[in-house]
Amino acid sequence: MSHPASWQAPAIPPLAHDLTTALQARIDAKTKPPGSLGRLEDLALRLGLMQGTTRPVLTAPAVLVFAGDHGFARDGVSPFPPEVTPQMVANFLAGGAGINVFARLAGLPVKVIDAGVAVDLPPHPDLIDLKVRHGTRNALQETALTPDEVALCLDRGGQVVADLAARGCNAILPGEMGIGNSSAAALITSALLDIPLADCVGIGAGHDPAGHARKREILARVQARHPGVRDPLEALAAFGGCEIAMMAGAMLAAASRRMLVLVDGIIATSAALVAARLAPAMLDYAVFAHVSGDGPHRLAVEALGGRPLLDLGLRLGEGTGAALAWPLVRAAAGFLEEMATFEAAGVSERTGVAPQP
Ligand SMILES: Cc1cc2ncn([C@H]3O[C@H](COP(=O)(O)O)[C@@H](O)[C@H]3O)c2cc1C
Ligand SMILES: O=C(O)c1cccnc1
Repeated sequence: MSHPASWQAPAIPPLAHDLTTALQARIDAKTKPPGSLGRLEDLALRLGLMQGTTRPVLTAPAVLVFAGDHGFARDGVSPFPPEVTPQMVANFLAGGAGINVFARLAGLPVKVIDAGVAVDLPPHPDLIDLKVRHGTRNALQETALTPDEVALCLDRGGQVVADLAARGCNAILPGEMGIGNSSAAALITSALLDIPLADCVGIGAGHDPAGHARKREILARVQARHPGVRDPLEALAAFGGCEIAMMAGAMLAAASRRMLVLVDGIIATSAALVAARLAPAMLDYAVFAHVSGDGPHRLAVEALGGRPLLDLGLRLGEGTGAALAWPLVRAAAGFLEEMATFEAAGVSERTGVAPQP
C-alpha cells in the first residue's frame, strides 16, 4: 500500500445563502408563472449563490480536455489500444473530435492538457504541456503514481484554472481522454464509495459482454493488489491516472474561486468524487451535466447528490456531455438577466384566485 501524500486542498468559500431570498424574488418577478422554468430556476439560483450576486454572469468558459495514459491499458481493460490517446489528442487539436463539434456549437474554446500521455506530443497553441510522466505505472504490479506525482497533478490542474481565472474565466467544463481511464475511474469509485467493484465497472469505450467480463476480472486483480484503499490521494496513487488527478485539482481550484464546474461523464465524475473527498464543499460549485449511458455512472452521481441535466445515453467522455449541457446553463443565467419583469412589461401578476365563471 502506498503512503498517501499530504496535499492540502484549497479553501472553498461557502455559497452566499444570504442571497437566497433576493435571488428567488428576482426569479419570481420574471414574466412567467412562478416555477415554470423548472430546473433552470434552480440552476439560476445556484449560479447566484455560487457567484455571490443576484446577477450572475458566465464569462470566458472553457472546455479542458485532460489527456493521460494508463500502465494497464495493454492488459485487456479497454477494447482500444493506448495509441488512440495521442491520436485523439491530434484529432482534438485539428478540431475533428466530438468535443470540438459540440464546443463549436456552444461557442466554447477547447484547451487540451497533456497530463501524462505516454508519448511526447508536438507543440500546438491549444495544447498545454503539463505532463507529469509518460503514462502511469501498471497498477496490476505497482502503484500507478507516487504520492509526489499525485500532488504534482493536483497542483498543475489548479494552475490551469488559476491561469484561466486570471483571464476572466468563471466556468470550466473538464473532460478527458485516456485509453484505460474508465478502469481507473471504476477502481477509484469502488474504493471511495465502498461499493463492490463489479458494480462500478462499465463497458468503457465499448466492450462486448466477454470483454466486459474480462475487464471486471482484470480490475478485480488490480484491486486485490491494492487492498483497503479508502483515501482519495491513496486511490489516485494506487490506480492513477494523471488526467483524473489533474481534473480533480482543476475542480478544487475552480470551486475555491467560486467558479462553476460542469461535470461530464463517468471519468470526470470519478475526479469530482476525489475532489469532494478532499474538500466536500467542491460539490456546491458542481453541476452534473448528464448521466452517462455507461451504467455505473448513475450510481456515482447519486452518491454525490447530483441531479444530471441530461440523460442522452452518451458514453463518450471528452467533456461532450458538459458541452451539450452548456446552453442550458447559459439559459439559466440568460433568463435571469434578460427576461422582463411583470412590472417592466406591464403584465398582470398572479392573483392566486381562479376567476369566477
Ligand atoms: C476513438 C475514441 C475516442 C474517445 N473519446 C473519448 N473516449 C473515451 O474512452 C476512453 C475510456 O474507455 P476505456 O477505459 O474503455 O479505454 C477514454 O479515453 C474516454 O474519454 C474515446 C475512446 C475512443 C476509442
Ligand atoms: O461516461 C463517460 O464519460 C464515458 C463512458 C465510457 C467511455 N468514456 C467515457
